[in-house]
Amino acid sequence: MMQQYLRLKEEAGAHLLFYRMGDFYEMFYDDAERAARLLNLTLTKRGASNGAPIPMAGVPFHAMEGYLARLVALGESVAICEQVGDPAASKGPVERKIMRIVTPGTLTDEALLPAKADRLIAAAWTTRVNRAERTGLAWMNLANGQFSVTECTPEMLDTELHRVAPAELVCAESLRWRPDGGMAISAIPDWHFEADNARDVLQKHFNVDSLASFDLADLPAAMCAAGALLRYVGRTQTQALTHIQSIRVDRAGEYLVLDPVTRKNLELTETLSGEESPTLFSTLDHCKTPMGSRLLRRWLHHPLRDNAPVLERQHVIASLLSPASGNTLGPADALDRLRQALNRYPDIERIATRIALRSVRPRELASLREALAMLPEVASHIAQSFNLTPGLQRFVGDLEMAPELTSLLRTAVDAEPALMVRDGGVIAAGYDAELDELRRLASDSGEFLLELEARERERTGIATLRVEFNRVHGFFIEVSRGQADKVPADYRRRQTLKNAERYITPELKTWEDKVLSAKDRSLSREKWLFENLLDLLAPYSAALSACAGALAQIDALAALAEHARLNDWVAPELSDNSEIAIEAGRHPVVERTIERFTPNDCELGPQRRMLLITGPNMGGKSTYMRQIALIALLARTGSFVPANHARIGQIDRIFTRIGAADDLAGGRSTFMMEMTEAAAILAASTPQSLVLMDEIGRGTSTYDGLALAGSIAHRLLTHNQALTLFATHYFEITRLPNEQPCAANVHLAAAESPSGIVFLHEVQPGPASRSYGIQVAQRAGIPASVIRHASRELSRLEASGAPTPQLDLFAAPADDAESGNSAASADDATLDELHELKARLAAIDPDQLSPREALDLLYGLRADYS
Ligand SMILES: Nc1ncnc2c1ncn2[C@@H]1O[C@H](COP(=O)(O)OP(=O)(O)OP(=O)(O)O)[C@@H](O)[C@H]1O
Repeated sequence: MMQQYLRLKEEAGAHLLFYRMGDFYEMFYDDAERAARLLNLTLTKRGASNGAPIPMAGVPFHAMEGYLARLVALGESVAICEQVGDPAASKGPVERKIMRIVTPGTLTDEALLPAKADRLIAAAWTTRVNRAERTGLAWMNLANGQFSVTECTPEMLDTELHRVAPAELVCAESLRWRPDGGMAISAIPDWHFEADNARDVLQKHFNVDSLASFDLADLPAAMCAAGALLRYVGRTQTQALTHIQSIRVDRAGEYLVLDPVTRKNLELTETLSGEESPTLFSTLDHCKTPMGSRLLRRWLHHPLRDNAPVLERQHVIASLLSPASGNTLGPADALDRLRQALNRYPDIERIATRIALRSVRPRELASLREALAMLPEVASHIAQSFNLTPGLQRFVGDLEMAPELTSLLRTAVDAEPALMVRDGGVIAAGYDAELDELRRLASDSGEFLLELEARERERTGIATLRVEFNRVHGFFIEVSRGQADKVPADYRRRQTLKNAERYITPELKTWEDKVLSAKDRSLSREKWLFENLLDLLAPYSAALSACAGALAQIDALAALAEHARLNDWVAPELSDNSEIAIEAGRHPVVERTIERFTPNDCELGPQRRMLLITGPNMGGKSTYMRQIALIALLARTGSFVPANHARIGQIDRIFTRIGAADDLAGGRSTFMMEMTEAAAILAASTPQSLVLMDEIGRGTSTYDGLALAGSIAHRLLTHNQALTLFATHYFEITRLPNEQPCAANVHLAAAESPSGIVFLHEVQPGPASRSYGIQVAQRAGIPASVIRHASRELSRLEASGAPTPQLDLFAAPADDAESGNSAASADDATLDELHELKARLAAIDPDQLSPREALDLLYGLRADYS
């Protein structure tokens, strides 16, 4: 047996091997130790190898799903090996086979999949195309059959991976690079990615002689990644992946680019601290079906650049909010009725996939049947209650399913089928005459038994004789101990009890054989019929997916409509210019969490490209900046937005440099992180980008920070020309608009009252007059004595004019190399002097100086720099 195990383990490779032995899946050697550690199992021993006992750990077969879910959540992959031979007929160990491989990215079981999120698997491959490196990325959603590819530069791979967010990434063994962000990594041989092999796998799967129809001709790296991924996924499943019917190409420029930091900072689907709520998604997710929730999540991570598809969604929402004329229901009621109807739908998307993978459960088919029966009602409600925009019209079309499918499910599947096919009671009565007959034989024994009992009582003269059945001993005739001597010779003793004897007769035995074999035969007939039913359902798989897609879209759009209705959101205007104009905008998440949110305007465009935002801590600067980015993002996903009016132009990327967090694991300090992010923004932002810069430069000394912040702002304005929101505490930077009319100052207003500072959260023109740091500190509970001391110190500093360096930051060009202007300005000289002074101060060792030397040094410094 161990030999068989070792052979299968070799086949399973790095995956844990669940080796079926009777009612358990056992693991041995390192697998046992690893699983015992991860799952908290008892580690036992079995036999010995080379004199050492073999470690063993096991899980009961009926609890396997739970253990699998835990392992997969930990990023492990498991190969499941079943007994496929007949134990009675085999001489050596029963024949076993690896029946499926479960990896973090290839789950299709309902029990293992999160309801409201996708679990994707991706593969990446970098190759040289025309002397430039290109990275191909392919990804698959096995649970709904979507298979997509894209190509990008190697530097953009991280951003693309964060967009797709796979649970598992397949890459070549030779690759040393590993992505960050919790995905499991599976390494496969490099040759799987080679063009000829990859093409071969794809052509075989799609049954074509060339890939011409897939639009992959100019995406060689993506084609290699797609082929390798399909080969990998194919190996994990027992069934052919028939539901993967095409490849979708994501072209660069289709989506607004959000780099990983921005996705995180905007808290789209996860808060900065890693919680699921409150996020933009958790706020908007009023979806009634898991399909709708998953789609909404996808939309929020994929804002679109093209206006047309965005407007199509927006028009559906508008239509859902204003019912068609002649409709008797009010706006809220019509939408409410639609959402109530959606509430009753199961996860058709995943059921359709499991039909294709032949792993669908009987009860899922029953719920599909109920769902299909309700479709005409939903479709006619939509058609009658709302103006049919092109989008809605398409959805209604997709909801139309062939009536034969519903009637097939109605006639074939029992009204309340058993959980598993192996239990029987899944196929409806009347669907198959042979099954009906076998079932009748297996269960219809009542009459025969009564008749036999009467006959045997008469024959034996034992009035208390009874014919009965139990699961262990089958059929028997029971006679009390006292009457046992009266039984005829053809009675064979089956069991002796304390007060009774149980017998079987040749006639009863024949009957029993017939009944038991009818039971067996009816179960296997049912299994066969179920498989047959899956064949009959397979052709409907594509139509079911389309129907699920339409329901998901209706659900997601109805959720957005409901949110817009409840919170007074409006349809944004979409323009082709590079602009953002918001009237009375609000933060979509914060407005739900506080009682009175103060709305604010925002005007950015070619003539007003940068807002310098000042104001006290806690004044609302970060909230204001984020709300503008979120409104732009919502507008680009087709949603309504929290504002009185909004016009959002073309945006290619959103960049954020918000907050400071050490990347201790990555070995980067707060300041280093800050500068790395700023460098990326300076390198890649364009006049169509929206850039959020929150307090850049605060991670270092005042002078360094101020100088850097000023230069970065200048560069963004003059070189990148991005639409920028620049929050800062450096008042010197508010002088930038004097030099650059495309920049404007705004501030978050605050007022002082006898009881302390009052935050008005109102964005007003011009720079803030002061920072109120001490007042904020007081509100935060800093002891009164410290506050008094700080206030005295502040008055002294203000009186002496320090430490504000009176630098004219913006008279000098920020980057002379680019502009071709290399003349050093007076400010550069001042800055140089400061650096020199700093260096001289740093070189002094006061402990080594006599009082006289110290005094001389002080006079010298004053002479040099005053
Ligand atoms: N427009 C608004 N209306 C009402 N409350 C607001 C508004 N904007 C912000 N707030 C409240 O003020 C708090 C502080 O806001 P925010 O963090 O944006 O301030 P900040 O100026 O960025 O502060 P810091 O400079 O300390 O980071 C928020 O938690 C929010 O509750």
